[in-house]
Amino acid sequence: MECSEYCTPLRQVYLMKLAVHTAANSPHHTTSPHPTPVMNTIEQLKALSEIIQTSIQRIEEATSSHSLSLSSLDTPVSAETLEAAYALPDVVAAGVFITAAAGQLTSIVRPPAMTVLNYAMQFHVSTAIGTAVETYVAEILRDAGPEGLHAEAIAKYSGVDFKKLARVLRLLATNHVFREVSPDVFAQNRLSSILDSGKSVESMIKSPETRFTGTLGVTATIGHVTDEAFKASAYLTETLLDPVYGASGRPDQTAFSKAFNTDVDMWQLYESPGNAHRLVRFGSAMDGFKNMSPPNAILEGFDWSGLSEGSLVVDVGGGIGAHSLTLAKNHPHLKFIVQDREAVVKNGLKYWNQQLPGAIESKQVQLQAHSFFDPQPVTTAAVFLIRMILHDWSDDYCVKILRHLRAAATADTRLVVVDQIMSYACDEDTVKDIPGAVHPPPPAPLLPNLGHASLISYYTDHQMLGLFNAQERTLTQAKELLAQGGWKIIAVNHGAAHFGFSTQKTIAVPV
Ligand SMILES: C[S@@+](CC[C@H](N)C(=O)[O-])C[C@H]1O[C@@H](n2cnc3c(N)ncnc32)[C@H](O)[C@@H]1O
Repeated sequence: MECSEYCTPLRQVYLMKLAVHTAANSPHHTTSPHPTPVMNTIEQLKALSEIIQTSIQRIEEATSSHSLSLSSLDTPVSAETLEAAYALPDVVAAGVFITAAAGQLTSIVRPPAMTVLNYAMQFHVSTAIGTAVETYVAEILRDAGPEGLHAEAIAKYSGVDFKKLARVLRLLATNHVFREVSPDVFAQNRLSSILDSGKSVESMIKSPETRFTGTLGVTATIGHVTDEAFKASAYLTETLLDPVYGASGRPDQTAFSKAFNTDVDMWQLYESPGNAHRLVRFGSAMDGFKNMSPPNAILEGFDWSGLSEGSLVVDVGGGIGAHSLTLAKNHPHLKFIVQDREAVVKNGLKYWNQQLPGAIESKQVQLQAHSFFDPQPVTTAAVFLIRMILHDWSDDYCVKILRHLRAAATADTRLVVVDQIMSYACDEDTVKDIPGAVHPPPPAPLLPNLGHASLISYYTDHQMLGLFNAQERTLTQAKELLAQGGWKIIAVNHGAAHFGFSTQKTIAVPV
């Protein structure tokens, strides 16, 4: 096994022990970096603490070599500043290891009942964040400065009982979201400031249906997650136990169906009376998912500049076209068709006119109402881009989508799938024959999937289960699925270490 940058003395001892253990105990045992019995618990604690220390050192070196410093947890950040120090690749990579190691340390030292109960009660934090967004707390505190405001003043706009709101905010402050400056007085901090949509409270109250329009979409994402997804999740256990719904892959037999007492899927519900705000919010939420990922992630992992002048990229189920927008701005030699449901396309038109005026008139970009369950009308695509689409559907539906694209593909068409590639929480034999598929294991004793640092992927997987009977897939699952749809994976790009969503790309060719 190779000694990486994390090959500290402790790790060298660990590797030696591992080699002895491996040779002595099992002829079938591979040189897995994660045979937990090798380290005793104190050794594990020391190894985890050493990972943290080494990572902090890496952060210190990276920030000082760029003459940057990390903003304090107590200080609100403006989303525009993007916190340059935190975006340095070394700082991100070290932060991922620290998050994974800290989570694992906690799981070792805290009594099991307390850890499990803490996990079981985490839904209260979801509710509290949703409540803070719905009561405009971050916007109200924007101008209050470090002294903050009393809960009574914060509650004035929403009319919520201020003593109750103070308890909601205290739970958040205990999770480092907001700061309780003095009893019942709260101020913005680094985490809470991302809940500030940038709009005035008055404008949001006056025009609730456009409250997310023109924002970074972070609060829209939180709104979607703490409304549709959270309510669906509350019904997941009984849905899994239901003999019909539990065995179903249909999008209209889900935990969401039970939670919303509906027999249509989420997309159709969005278009039904009383749900216009959810439809608009979802469009902004997709923008939010993008803005919470590494900037311009869509540009990496595929040679967009290698496509010839005028090549056509079809963004299938592209929503309002948030990712095509990034591509169009950076690769003006390309043309785009963004396809989605009719109601979404209408919202997309406003978005493009605002974000890249002239793109629609010049026909660099077309928005097209099209269901991906119907035959694909565009037969000249250089690229079919499907981002966060397959994860919304169970296998049979995905195969239909993929076959329609395959039927419309030329021999040179590339399929670019952008979805999370799920890892098991144990070692796995990855799909080694695909270029880019294998990534180096993290330092022991971290979980192979980086545990707490990767939780958002597993939350998203559960979200897909609850909302659609769908899933995030491992590379093996994606390979089999694409093969059924008439596509062969030729490359995988995991992207740089990150905390965000869906920067992994799978490139496929028609077979
Ligand atoms: C998770 S979003 C992804 C949007 C976009 N690709 C992105 O990454 O931001 C899924 C999209 O699929 C669209 N969609 C759902 N059913 C569809 C259908 N039958 N045909 C086309 N688009 C559909 C939704 O409206 C939504 O915009």
